[in-house]
Amino acid sequence: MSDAGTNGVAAVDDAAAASKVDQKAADLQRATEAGWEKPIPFEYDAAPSEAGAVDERPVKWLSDAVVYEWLDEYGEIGPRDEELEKELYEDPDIQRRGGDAGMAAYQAFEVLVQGMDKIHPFRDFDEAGLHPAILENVKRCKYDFPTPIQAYCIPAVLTGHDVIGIAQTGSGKTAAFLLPILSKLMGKAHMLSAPRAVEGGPRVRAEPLVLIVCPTRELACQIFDEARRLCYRTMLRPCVAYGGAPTKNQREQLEKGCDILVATPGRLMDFMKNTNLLSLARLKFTIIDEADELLSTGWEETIESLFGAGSDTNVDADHTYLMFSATFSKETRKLCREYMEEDFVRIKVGRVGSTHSNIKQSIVYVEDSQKNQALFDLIFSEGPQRTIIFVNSKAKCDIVDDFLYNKGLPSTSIHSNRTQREREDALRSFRSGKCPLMVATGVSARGLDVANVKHVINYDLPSTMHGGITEYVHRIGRTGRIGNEGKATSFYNDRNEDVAPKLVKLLLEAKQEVPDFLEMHKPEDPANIEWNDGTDDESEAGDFGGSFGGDAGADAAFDPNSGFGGGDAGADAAFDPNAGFGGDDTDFAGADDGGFGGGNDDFKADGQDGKVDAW
Ligand SMILES: Nc1ncnc2c1ncn2[C@@H]1O[C@H](COP(=O)(O)OP(=O)(O)OP(=O)(O)O)[C@@H](O)[C@H]1O
Repeated sequence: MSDAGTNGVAAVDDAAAASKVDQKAADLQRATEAGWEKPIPFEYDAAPSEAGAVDERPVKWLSDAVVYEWLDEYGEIGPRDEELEKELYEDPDIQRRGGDAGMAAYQAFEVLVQGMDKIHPFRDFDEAGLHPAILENVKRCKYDFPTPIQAYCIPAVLTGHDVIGIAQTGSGKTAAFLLPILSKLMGKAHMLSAPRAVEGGPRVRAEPLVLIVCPTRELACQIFDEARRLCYRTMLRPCVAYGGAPTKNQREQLEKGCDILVATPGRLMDFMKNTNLLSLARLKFTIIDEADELLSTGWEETIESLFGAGSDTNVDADHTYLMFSATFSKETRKLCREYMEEDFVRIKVGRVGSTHSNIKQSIVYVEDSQKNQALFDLIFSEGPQRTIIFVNSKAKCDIVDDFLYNKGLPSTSIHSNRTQREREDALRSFRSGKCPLMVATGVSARGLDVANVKHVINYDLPSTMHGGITEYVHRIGRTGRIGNEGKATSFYNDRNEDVAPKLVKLLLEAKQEVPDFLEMHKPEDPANIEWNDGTDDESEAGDFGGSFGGDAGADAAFDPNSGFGGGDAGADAAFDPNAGFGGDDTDFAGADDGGFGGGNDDFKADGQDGKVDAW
């Protein structure tokens, strides 16, 4: 090429670069005028660039968060620590419940309680029979009244039952299991509590009484935070163990003593190998949060090695197992049963996998090639607000984050290829509002509890391969939590047809608008939606729900006017020891399969179903 030619190309390049800079400045100005904070560049230079290199920058890992330091001379309740109180209960970024109207949305759901013993729900935390120290902490958290899952789960655990708890996203499942456990332990704290290291003394082996296992690191830290709040001024000491962060810090915390251990499976298994560091021989409670994820394919082996032969886990009858999730597949329920005592209680708020009306769901038709523009327009039409944008791949996560950043928007992103430090940094900036836009893969779909998330955008709808409708429920559940209102917008195109029928049913069930382009997926009788997806169908042999006789019988016995626990009279009447619980013979199966048997004389007909009728 001649010089003239080369110069010509260079001139075009310069012009293109200049126009890009102009465009960027214009975008930034537009975003600033719309009220968005300036984007914060990620400090790539400060982070080590080589794989495996140690990041020397000072960092406060979430596992290092301060817990109440107990001294032996305290009686049953330690003195106040005002500094810690501020951190635990007054942080402006703590999630607060929505108004009474928002909270009432959960009330629209029937609560189905199945089990041999009757559970008496409570209406007011003052009547829940909680230990005074724990009740004080409930008040400090500003939990004015229980959510339905709490109203039933707390008494079930206090009366010594194993529990499977299924309730909508953001309905307070964490406190539903922590509160009764901590309360029970408080009565015996002095007798039971784990060995504790004294200042300057030798380190101890962690021998927790409570183990909470959950699938993601961020969720583990969040549960740890809730435990820090609820254990305040007590001798119960929570710790957290999760992958990605240095083991040293977490080990040091465990060596100070640990009563409540929150952990992700991988790091837990690593620590369990070091028997001088951790023993599960004294465990009294095991909780599997997001149980359907943890008990699903891919995790069974890990869970098996935690509780099966080879581990030192206490498997005596005094060990209580609790499993929680917002969604539960039939296969998962079968696995759950392996760990549960026969008199376990199953508490189900609404249909398994249902969503509540506090989340306004919309589906918009957008071709893949138009998604960036559609996202940009949507974000601008809404104005500045905390928003999570879900995509289906890590690469897409980076691309969409870059796109928003280059458009002058304060975005961050999180996915599993990021270092743990980057993940914690991203979440911190999102929580604090520095970066109110967060692009995420499914890694953040479950459990994440960030205050004021007003909008969830499914840039990609989760295809069946990416968890399908179950993942959709968890994703949109990042907004509209604990009685707050939120919006969920999903980009849909023909590639998403695999999830369309269930998506439409979900929209109809939650009384949301079904767009024209999804009309053809409407069920024949929209007023009577049949799910047939294994999440709620209790009728098959071998499934413990089936052994109870199925929802049909139990729901039929439910009397919405009888209030708390109402309907058990009906349930009792419907019970036939030879036919199973609930009175629907055709639904009953399992007398001979080792489940709760209809023909089993030991099976007491004292199950119940009821409804929380007031907040
Ligand atoms: N009774 C209550 N009143 C007010 N706020 C509450 C109450 N119980 C729990 N919360 C708060 O509600 C938020 C959601 O609770 P949590 O994370 O336990 O929900 P979840 O049901 O586990 O949701 P997910 O299924 O998405 O994991 C938390 O910030 C928690 O502190």
